[in-house]
Amino acid sequence: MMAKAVAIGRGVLQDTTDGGEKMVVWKDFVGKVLDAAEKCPRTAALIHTLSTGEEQQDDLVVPEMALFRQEPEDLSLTDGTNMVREGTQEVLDVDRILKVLDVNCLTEDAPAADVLGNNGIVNCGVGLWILPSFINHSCHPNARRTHVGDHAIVHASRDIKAGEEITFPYFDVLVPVSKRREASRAWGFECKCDRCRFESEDFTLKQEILKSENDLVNGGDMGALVVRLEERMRKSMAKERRKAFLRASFWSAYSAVYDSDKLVRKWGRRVPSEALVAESIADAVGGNENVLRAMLRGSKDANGCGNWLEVEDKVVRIGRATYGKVVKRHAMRALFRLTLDANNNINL
Ligand SMILES: C[S@@+](CC[C@H](N)C(=O)[O-])C[C@H]1O[C@@H](n2cnc3c(N)ncnc32)[C@H](O)[C@@H]1O
Repeated sequence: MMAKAVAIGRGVLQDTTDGGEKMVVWKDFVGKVLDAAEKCPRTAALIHTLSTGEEQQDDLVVPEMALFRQEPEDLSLTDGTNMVREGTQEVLDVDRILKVLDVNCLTEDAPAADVLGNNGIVNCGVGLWILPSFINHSCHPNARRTHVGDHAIVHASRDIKAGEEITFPYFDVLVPVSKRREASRAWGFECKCDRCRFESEDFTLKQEILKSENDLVNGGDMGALVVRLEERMRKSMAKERRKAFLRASFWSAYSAVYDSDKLVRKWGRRVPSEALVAESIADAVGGNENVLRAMLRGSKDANGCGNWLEVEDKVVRIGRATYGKVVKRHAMRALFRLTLDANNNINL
């Protein structure tokens, strides 16, 4: 189920600055969902399986998997089994549906929508996809989604071990632990992923993180912050994954250094290269546009030296982790171009 806000040229909706566009789309979308739930008991029952965000996770019942199968014989489930009848009665509670939508709706991400949408038309869709709605958050996520038309394609954003839970980042995870904690509280839960645990369990590391977070807020020389973190990791012989977690948390400090020729010159090799940090973060928290941009920028020098082929594999690997393997090479190139801002354009 999906609704689109379509902006063509100067737009069809009068004013986007006051959130008017969003409200119109949302109202239209909610109407569609309620209508679909009323007309189809199966849809109603499916919506009923979703969380309202108010339950304790342990109290949520595991839904009947037959409900998710598409085979025609399963459609008989909509004709009078207790499960569906019970479900139907409850989900037609509009208040409940509104809460479910609040917690489970997804919006298309802009770069993918730009490339994969229709020529020149900017699609900004909001939709409810039942199975992806079961995917929990982690600050060490392993999946992302790409939207193609009305389909939400969930794909791996890094290597996933057998038996590992599939997780999305619900919010920006390239920020320190305190900011992530705020964001997960706004969602109504406390994130206890392995990255959050690592960053809050060890006393001395916690102190170091606190100090670095203060430095980040107060500004100053971000090179000094990065060098201190790298030194600490070197001294404690931190494993690659843990290094990547910290680099991801202080990503804004690293990128402030890479953005400044002066800081790069000042701190030289004491700051690891942008491409190396991007690769390390992507292995741990998955590909995303920020990491991809860093990888592309970090590879710029190599490109100048004619070594582009050597780094292309890495760039494509992170590109696939960001946009999914289903994205064809030419679309990937277009996405790369969009990912880079005009000043950093390289010859792709
Ligand atoms: C889109 S739903 C995800 C599926 C949900 N866990 C379920 O069983 O239906 C979002 C809700 O799941 C819960 N949730 C998601 N990630 C979580 C996490 N890392 N820790 C605890 N609760 C989480 C929160 O209640 C959140 O509002």
